[in-house]
Amino acid sequence: MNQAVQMEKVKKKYGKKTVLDHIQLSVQEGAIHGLIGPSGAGKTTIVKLVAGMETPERGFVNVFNERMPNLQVLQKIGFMAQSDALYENLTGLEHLRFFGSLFKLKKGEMNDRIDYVANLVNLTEDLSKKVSAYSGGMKRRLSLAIALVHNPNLLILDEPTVGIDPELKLQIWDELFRLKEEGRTIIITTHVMDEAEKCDSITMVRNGKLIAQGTPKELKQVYRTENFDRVFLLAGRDEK
Ligand SMILES: Nc1ncnc2c1ncn2[C@@H]1O[C@H](COP(=O)(O)OP(=O)(O)OP(=O)(O)O)[C@@H](O)[C@H]1O
Repeated sequence: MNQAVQMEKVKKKYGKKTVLDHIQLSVQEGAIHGLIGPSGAGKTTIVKLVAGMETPERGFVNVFNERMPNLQVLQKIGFMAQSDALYENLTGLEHLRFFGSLFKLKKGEMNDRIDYVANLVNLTEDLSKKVSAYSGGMKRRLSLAIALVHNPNLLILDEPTVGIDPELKLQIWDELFRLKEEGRTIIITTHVMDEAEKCDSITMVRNGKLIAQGTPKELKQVYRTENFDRVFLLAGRDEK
């Protein structure tokens, strides 16, 4: 199987502060990869580097074998940021059309995709409302729909299920599994260990450094525990 994402010895600084050091990451096409770590660990910085929104001081990031940042590859990526970058005065539908046109979707395809993603995130009935009238959870759902509108090969989700109710959370995970079956690649950041366990492979980060990598099963074996919270605690202890 081909590699969708490769990070080699990546170092990232903001000003004088090193926020990532020696980060290695390899994600196979068609895999769901989880990035786990406490607040400030560097998860968002890693996904921004993958999406080409930041560049490393050292090392490199390849997506679909192209060095990032790369405009062509960007067309194949769907990115859902942690804070919703939405326009309060536009409706949900206007957002989806705007982003669909940025990705150069043709009219027929655009309408089909908008129907599909709106239904997926339960926003069909609310598409004609302005975002200023949306709740926090609705904004999150619209952000997810936007990330999916152009049917990306690589989907990057930064804490997508925060503020989402349990039923929709399960629906979102069903969709992630379906996308995986189609051969699409997903990178997801989370604090929640039950989500981590649903991933094919995991990278644990702390203070900008890798503390563990592997499948959920491998990590539980290495740290001799069935409890994923404990895996994380024990991996963090090794780092000190
Ligand atoms: N634009 C920026 N300028 C300066 N420092 C930044 C910037 N973005 C992030 N940082 C710092 O980089 C470190 C890693 O932040 P990052 O957002 O990647 O962590 P995170 O693991 O995603 O955290 P959280 O789970 O809270 O979102 C933090 O110390 C943060 O303060």
